[in-house]
Amino acid sequence: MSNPIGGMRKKVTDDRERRSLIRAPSESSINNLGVTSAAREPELATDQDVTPVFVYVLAFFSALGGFLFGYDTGVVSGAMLLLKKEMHLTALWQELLVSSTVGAAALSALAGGALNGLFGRRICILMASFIFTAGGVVLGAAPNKEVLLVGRITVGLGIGIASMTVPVYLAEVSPPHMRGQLVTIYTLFITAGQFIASVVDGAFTYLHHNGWRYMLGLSIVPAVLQFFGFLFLPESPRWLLQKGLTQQARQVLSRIRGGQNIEKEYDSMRTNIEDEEKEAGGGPVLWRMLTRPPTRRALTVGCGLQMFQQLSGINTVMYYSATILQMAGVRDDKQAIWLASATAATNFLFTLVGVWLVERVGRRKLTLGSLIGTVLSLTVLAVGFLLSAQHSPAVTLHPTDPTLNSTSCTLYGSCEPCMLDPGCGFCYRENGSTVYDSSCIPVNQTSADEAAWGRCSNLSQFSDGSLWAYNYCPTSYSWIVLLGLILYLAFFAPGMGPMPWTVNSEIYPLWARSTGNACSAGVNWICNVLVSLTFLHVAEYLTYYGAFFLYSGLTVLGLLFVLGCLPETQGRRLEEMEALFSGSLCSCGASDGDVGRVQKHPVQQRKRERHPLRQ
Ligand SMILES: O[C@H]1[C@H](O)[C@@H](O)[C@H](O)[C@@H](O)[C@H]1O
Repeated sequence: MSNPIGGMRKKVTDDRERRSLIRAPSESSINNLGVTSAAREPELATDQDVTPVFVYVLAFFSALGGFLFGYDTGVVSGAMLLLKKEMHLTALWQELLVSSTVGAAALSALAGGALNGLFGRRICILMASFIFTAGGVVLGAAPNKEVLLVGRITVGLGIGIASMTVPVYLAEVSPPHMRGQLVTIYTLFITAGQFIASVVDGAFTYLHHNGWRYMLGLSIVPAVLQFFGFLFLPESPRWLLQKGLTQQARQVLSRIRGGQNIEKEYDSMRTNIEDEEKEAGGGPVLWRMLTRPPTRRALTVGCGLQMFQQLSGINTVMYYSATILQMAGVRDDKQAIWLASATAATNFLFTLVGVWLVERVGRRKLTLGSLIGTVLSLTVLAVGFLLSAQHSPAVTLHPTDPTLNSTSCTLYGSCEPCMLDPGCGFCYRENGSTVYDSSCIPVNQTSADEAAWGRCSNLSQFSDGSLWAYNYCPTSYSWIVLLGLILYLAFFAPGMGPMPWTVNSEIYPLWARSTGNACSAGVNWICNVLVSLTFLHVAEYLTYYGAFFLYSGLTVLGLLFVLGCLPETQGRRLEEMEALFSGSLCSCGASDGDVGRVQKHPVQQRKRERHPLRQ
């Protein structure tokens, strides 16, 4: 019987045909050390455009780390709705339970660089899935809020390690012609995790008692699956080579390439690692990265991409989607939760578009296109909020507080400033699109679903037709906001969602790869905490439209950054990336697109020849 993996090869092409298409190296492929990429690698990746099924198995089990990342960050909003009632959580505790995970992820992502270097990618992924499992058990069984906090910090530690290790592992085991696609699948799994989390949230909100235990505890299933899967999966051959485990590296490479001839790829990796070791010098890796111009530039690009991903407000938009939908007229809480799953599904579906596009249009064009669309849709969102604010319904009733407490709520003349004050909400009645009998009332301290007193204070009294709006205002411009939300996801998800992870997994030389990814993932998580923690305060000072104009402005800066600094990495071998950063930082975008580039996958090449207009 032939090798079962090799026997399942999907695409086989003629070697000679491809070699004849390889270009001669030009000067721009000479890196700053005077070594040409092509000289290092006389043969381009010829055998690796055959994709053994084993690569997909590896991709699936690794990307489960992305699923857990998405699930654990996404599930908490629904769980919190139940938890705050059952455990009487104050606003501070709610904030702690949400942000502790992201904070812990930032720390463990930064520490993940050293762990990866010491123990390898496989052990780090096993470690992360073990931590996810332990965290899931603690969360599912937590008797009080303190234990919940321990569980949330634990899963955060798992998320951080997974978020920096999985893309690196995927990039290192992928054949070059589909590396972009496989690493982008990692982000697809993040968004799938967020989507499934929203569905689980929707399903268990009906279970008022202990529903949150299922929501938080269910993450154990994919975590255990990943743990057992990885017990049987191999270490990255590049890491093995770096550690001098040459025999093992050769065996693993041959296994993941489905038994094809790996000599050229193996030699190229080995020579490269030896060269790198000679060149890299001594001292801490981060210091070496910062003192060598090409790695310093790569690090700037990697961290910049991750920073601009978060500064474009993705997590605010996702988190805020339920409110946006409420503004758009969805009054029922349960319906809003289900519609929030539709938002998560949109994010997932458009990430799928990214997986499809990444090897067709390349990382640079995809990121640029995505940023342009993101800027425009953030502007649409901001304009929608601006029009809603300008036509905000007036406060017509001024009932006196029966408790005689003085509150700021009585000072507001319209809904807009009232809803921006976290202590107040808008109580009103409506006839078609006309709002009447409206007042600004303090919110109930234990539940933002009702007012502290008056006709909106008791859910059963809402039958008189009164409506309670907390955090939003009734408006007839909500359709613009809704349009902005959909456009935002459609543009962000294929490019700015996955590309920062994909590009970071490929731009660093091996000796700097784990540290580079640890730093950039850390930047992602730190910016994530900053943006989510500051959103409500920013909205209080700048109003909602101000906040979205701000995100739009920051995304314009991101666009300029990518335009000037992000080189195209599509089709290059990991070993060739350093040459892309040998020029000055802001000429990266203009670097020679094809030098040293692995020949396009012949199937794609043929398609292009048949449909030249699609290019
Ligand atoms: O790439 C991912 C993805 O776009 C997610 O939807 C988002 O929540 C994460 O913060 C981001 O890193």
